[in-house]
Amino acid sequence: MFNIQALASGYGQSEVIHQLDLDVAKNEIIAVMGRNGMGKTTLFKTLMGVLPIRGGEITLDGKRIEKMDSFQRVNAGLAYVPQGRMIFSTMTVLENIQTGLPASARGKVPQDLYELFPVLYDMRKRKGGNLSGGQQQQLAIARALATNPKVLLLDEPTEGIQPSIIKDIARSLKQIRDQRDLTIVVSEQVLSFTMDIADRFFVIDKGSLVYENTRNNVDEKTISQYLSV
Ligand SMILES: Nc1ncnc2c1ncn2[C@@H]1O[C@H](COP(=O)(O)OP(=O)(O)OP(=O)(O)O)[C@@H](O)[C@H]1O
Repeated sequence: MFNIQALASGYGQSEVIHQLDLDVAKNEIIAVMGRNGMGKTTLFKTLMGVLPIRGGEITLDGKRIEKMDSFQRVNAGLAYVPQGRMIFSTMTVLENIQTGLPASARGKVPQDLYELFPVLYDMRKRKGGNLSGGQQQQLAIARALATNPKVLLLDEPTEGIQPSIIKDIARSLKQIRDQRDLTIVVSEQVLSFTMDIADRFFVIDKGSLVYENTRNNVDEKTISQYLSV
């Protein structure tokens, strides 16, 4: 459903992602695990078209997207929650969500988004910058979902968030996958979080995928070794 073949990208003279292949099925949750600097953000930026691709193909629901601009990829069904959340801190919660809505929605937030994240309804008139880290993460996810995606990319969603809220986010992501038939690719360093949500695990090391396994067969020790410095 979401297929990446021989993807290469990087910055200036240096290639960061090398010949990366990934095939994600509809409704699947995939975890891409790796230490700082191994290429997770570079991979996601390339998938979104924020960073130009240097080689390879990206197919989403049968459509080749690697030559598209970012906004066209969003129209094709790709959504992105960047590392650090990047919400608009001086805009209200409602306005933040509205930036993700298609024009046809006329600014009306779908009820199911507020049902997923009731705190966002309670805080809809507050400035985004006044929310806690966990609430901002929920807002960033809601904003991405407002585009009604087929595939959601989440870059290190647990970074800087307290453990009880991490559990809430895991619960919401599973609920969203089931309710919206969504496919999710999440990059992470926190194994307990991905053990909670992922169907399949990959490890990225120096821009290449070096380990893959399904949830039932995953070897936590091996993954932990890649994650430890
Ligand atoms: N704008 C940039 N210009 C040049 N090199 C970069 C740039 N951004 C990242 N890099 C390099 O690319 C490599 C991969 O970085 P990337 O941010 O993708 O890693 P990451 O796995 O997402 O780690 P982190 O969790 O720290 O963000 C690193 O060696 C990094 O130094």
